[in-house]
Amino acid sequence: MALLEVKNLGISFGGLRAVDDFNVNINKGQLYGLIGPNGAGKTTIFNLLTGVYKPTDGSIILDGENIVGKKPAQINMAGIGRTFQNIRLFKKLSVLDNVKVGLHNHSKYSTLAGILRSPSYFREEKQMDEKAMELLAVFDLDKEAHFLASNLPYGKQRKLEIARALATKPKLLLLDEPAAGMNPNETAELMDTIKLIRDKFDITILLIEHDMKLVAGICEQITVLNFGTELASGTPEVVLNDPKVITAYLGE
Ligand SMILES: Nc1ncnc2c1ncn2[C@@H]1O[C@H](COP(=O)(O)OP(=O)(O)OP(=O)(O)O)[C@@H](O)[C@H]1O
Repeated sequence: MALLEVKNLGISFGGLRAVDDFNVNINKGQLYGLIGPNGAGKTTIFNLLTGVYKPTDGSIILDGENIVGKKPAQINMAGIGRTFQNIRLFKKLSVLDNVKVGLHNHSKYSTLAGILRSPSYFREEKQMDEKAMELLAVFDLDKEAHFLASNLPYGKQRKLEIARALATKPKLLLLDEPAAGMNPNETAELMDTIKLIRDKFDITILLIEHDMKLVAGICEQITVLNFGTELASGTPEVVLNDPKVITAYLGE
């Protein structure tokens, strides 16, 4: 069954049709890639899926629920987590606290319990510390838990952003150019991490990426976007060898 069903999605900015008649079905557990030249509309699709933009047309069904019109926080609660093209960590918070911000989305204690520092507050904070440390260990970041996020090297900041998104317990994780700015070793490590989290957390992943080695290496299905519309869809082997994709995107 499809976890995400997007039908006839479209958005216009003034006279610009940034996304037009976009359709995709992503099955539970799939690792799906969205690629295309600069300005093709990829990030706009992420912004539509996460409620940052409201579509002009179309529907977005997540696990049977239409999420069009919901606010970004409601969509996060419904099960979509994301990372950004440009890292957006809380740089003045510790590595641990960045993950705890994500966990707080599902915390149960009341504001009053927090103000009064009640036993339930301390109990849940302790559980959150433990959960955050477990998540950090998956990304090999547990030793840096008390560092300021801004003091981590670039590759680790990218991993921390993924850990924070995972802390919100998404069904669908959207990764916007996770390998941007990484060296080949960091990218290879990231590919293993992405596969690991899909399996370990039993989630579905949709990623935007320009690094074709990463896309071909880990995505099971891809859609190529060009000028806001779908150019091709299918397995990486088929799509990346499609002459119209090579002409439009790879320029070779
Ligand atoms: N808020 C906005 N207002 C006006 N135009 C926008 C807005 N957001 C995106 N666009 C335009 O929509 C088009 C698609 O942009 P988008 O950022 O989605 O492309 P992209 O495929 O993610 O590109 P890149 O690979 O460079 O990140 C571009 O022409 C962009 O200028």
